[in-house]
Amino acid sequence: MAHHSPNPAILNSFANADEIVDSLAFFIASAQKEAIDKKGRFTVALSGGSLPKMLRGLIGNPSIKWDKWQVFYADERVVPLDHPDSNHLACTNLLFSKVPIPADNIHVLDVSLLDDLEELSDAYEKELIREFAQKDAARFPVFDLILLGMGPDGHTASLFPGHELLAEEDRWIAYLEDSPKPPPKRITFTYPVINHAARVVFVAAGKEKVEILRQVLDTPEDGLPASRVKPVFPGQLYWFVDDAAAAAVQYPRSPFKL
Ligand SMILES: O=C1O[C@H](COP(=O)(O)O)[C@@H](O)[C@H](O)[C@H]1O
Repeated sequence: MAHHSPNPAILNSFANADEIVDSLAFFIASAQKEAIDKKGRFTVALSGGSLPKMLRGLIGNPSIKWDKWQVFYADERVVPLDHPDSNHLACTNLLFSKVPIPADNIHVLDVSLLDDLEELSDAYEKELIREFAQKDAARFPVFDLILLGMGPDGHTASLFPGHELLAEEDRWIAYLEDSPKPPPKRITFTYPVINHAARVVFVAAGKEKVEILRQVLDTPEDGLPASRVKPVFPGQLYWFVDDAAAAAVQYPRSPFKL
């Protein structure tokens, strides 16, 4: 069988966050259309941190078919769903409470298992297996879209620099109790899941991301967690950033305006 290298990442840089918001909404709507036309559903994973507010271009957008979305979290903090640290709470406050998505289409932590991380992460993995395994019969789930952020230390989802979970090759969902960024207990997609997606999008804005974005894009050999996101062919990686974050990056910008 022919071996394909990963497609090179596509870097889109915009003047400001509002431009990212508009282009991202357009991008998500077209990924959604392609997925629904092909399979009747759209599987998407969201992150917390600064990502949820960048999804505001989806609110009131008539091309979004909310009843066809199946939403998972690329990582989640092990806290109740109404806790201020919950990624689900952030996505609910900034997006889901403002759009007609059926609650059953949002896959959240089983909060009865918050005291047992092994059981909790297994249960979330089973939730993915229910969505993907019988339908696509693949070794790893193939999300239509995974939306990620990148912390100022280069972490993404809850995959942190130097952490043993960077080497996880089998599990779909892993847990950690020693996150260097609070809260310490989290569950996270592993690289095999992230890197089997059809599309992975990083969103990063602001001058506080300038140095880490330069390092992640220009010296990927440093092996920071965000640099290890390399979707397997034909998957595609996109960066949606603002000019402030991209100010020091040498990596070529996409010549195409989205
Ligand atoms: O802790 C987390 O951090 C990352 C990055 O957050 P950001 O605020 O720098 O965008 C986020 O993507 C992840 O979901 C979250 O749990």
